[in-house]
Amino acid sequence: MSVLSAPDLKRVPGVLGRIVELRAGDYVGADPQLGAPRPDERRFEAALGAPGLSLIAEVKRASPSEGAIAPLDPADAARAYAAGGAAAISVLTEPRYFDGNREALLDVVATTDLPALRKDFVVHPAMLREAADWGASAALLMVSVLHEHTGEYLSAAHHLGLDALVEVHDEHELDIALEAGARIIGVNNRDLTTLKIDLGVSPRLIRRARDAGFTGVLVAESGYRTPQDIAAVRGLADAVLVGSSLAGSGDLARAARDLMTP
Ligand SMILES: O=C(O)c1ccccc1NCC(=O)[C@H](O)[C@H](O)COP(=O)(O)O
Repeated sequence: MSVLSAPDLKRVPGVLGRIVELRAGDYVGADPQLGAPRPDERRFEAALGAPGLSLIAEVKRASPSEGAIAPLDPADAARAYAAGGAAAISVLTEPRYFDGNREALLDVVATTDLPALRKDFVVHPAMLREAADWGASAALLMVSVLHEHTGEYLSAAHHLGLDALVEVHDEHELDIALEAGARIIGVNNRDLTTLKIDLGVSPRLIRRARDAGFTGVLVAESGYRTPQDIAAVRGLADAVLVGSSLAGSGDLARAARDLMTP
């Protein structure tokens, strides 16, 4: 594959803009080569495509919205989430705002057979190569960060054998994800420039994606705290991605089970 273009991070406003500028600084001078193609396992996609509503449970120790959430041990958290019925584990690897790191992902991959998502702010191809090297099954690609380069980064993820969760928050971003050929689209209820949550965003954009003929996997993300919240996307989404309410619960297995019980 040819070397990927750098996204224009000056276009990213607010909290998210600050996060991605710092993340880009971490990868200045990193090797942009992807290397040889790797086998396409599609484990993350398959796990979310199971009948019913699947849970992607997130190892999230801190966030800009909440500050410190809980000093989770990633391996213990992954075991608990698996016991609680999660179909996949999301692992934050961003260090400054989310208290994440490479070791968290490595520990989760070593502990459970569930497919792991590297949840980070991908701004450089080396971050995708790392995700594959560290054993992730999938990586997050944010349309609000990559804009018209989303398709290139999606091809790069697939080249590395990774599934990609292509994340959107509004109609324009959804159109870019669809045009890019995303197989898995995540709709984030959280506006990452203001951090405000609106649980109406996922149902609205999921319906729009289906109306546009999208037949892939749709994930509702952020802000889910109760079974009643989850009810709003049952029968619409294929999966929900939940972090803070599970991570801060004190009993991750039970919280995961209770949240997903209708
Ligand atoms: O969670 C944040 O405060 C946040 C701020 C800025 C950029 C990204 C952020 N979160 C990433 C996520 O998308 C969530 O971790 C994920 O969807 C889970 O959300 P939640 O269940 O509300 O913790």
